[in-house]
Amino acid sequence: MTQQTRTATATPPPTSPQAPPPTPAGPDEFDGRDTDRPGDPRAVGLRVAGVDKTYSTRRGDVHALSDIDLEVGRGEFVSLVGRSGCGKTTLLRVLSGLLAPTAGTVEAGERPAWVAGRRDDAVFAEFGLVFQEANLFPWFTVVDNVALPLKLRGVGRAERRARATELCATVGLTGFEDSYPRELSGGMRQRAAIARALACDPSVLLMDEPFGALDAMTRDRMNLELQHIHAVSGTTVVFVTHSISEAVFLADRVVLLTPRPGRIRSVTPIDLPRPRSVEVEATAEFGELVVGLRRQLDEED
Ligand SMILES: Nc1ncnc2c1ncn2[C@@H]1O[C@H](COP(=O)(O)OP(=O)(O)OP(=O)(O)O)[C@@H](O)[C@H]1O
Repeated sequence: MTQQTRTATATPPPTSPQAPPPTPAGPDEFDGRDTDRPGDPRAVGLRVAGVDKTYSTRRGDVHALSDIDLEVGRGEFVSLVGRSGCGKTTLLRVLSGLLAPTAGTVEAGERPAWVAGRRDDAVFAEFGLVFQEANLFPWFTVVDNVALPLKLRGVGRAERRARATELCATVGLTGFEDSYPRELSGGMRQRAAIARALACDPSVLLMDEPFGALDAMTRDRMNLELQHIHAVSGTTVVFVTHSISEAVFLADRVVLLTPRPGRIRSVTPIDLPRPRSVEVEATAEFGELVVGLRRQLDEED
């Protein structure tokens, strides 16, 4: 397959690989298709327009992001890659409502999230966040950690426990609901963090290097599981990673940022069929995509 890249403005493709018709599938017969995803693959999950970010520091201004335009389709999985310091985390923090952009707008669906430096808390409340550290409360059990966002929304105990138990099953933590975070492996803690982020059915899931601290084998497994979770939840995902192959494996499109200031250099559609197994990484198509993106990164040196 020839790698196609587009530059700058990134609009979801008119036909998404994420939009096949619903097909029932249990966890063991997962076929990678979406069961709940809204019908129109062109519907916008997240729209970023003209986003600029300058940090003011004692040593002067740091221009971290410049003129970022990006549309992420509803239910689409977009990976963000780029060299260290190119602004990936800054962009994710703007998208998650944690950091005000210096200029530009962010919309979720058609609802403004950041406009003129003001945030709409109600919009950001619908987003799920997962970071490199799981940040679970050590004194809560897994199920109570997962249920916490529901508790904060006033959902009753029985209902939130039922939902959290269901989510534990989705992320493969059945049997560990009553364990404490210290009793889990790093990968299991991250799965609990993902389950917690999914608790309120987020419209958008924002993930910043969620598997960065895991060993290679666990990371591979987590990628397969995240693919499954994404397919069954239908959530729009923006995923930051340093790993080009992880980005390609998971994404519908890979957005590559260049540094000083961070700009979108290219957007690469990943048309590999789903569901993707680890064997896909041995295919020529996968290799071409990874090499193409690496080359773009090398050209910056
Ligand atoms: N709080 C801050 N104050 C000042 N400058 C910052 C701040 N956070 C980030 N920066 C600067 O903004 C630029 C982008 O940083 P950012 O952390 O977003 O990059 P990144 O691509 O996520 O890096 P990495 O891959 O190493 O995590 C860098 O030059 C960084 O020094």
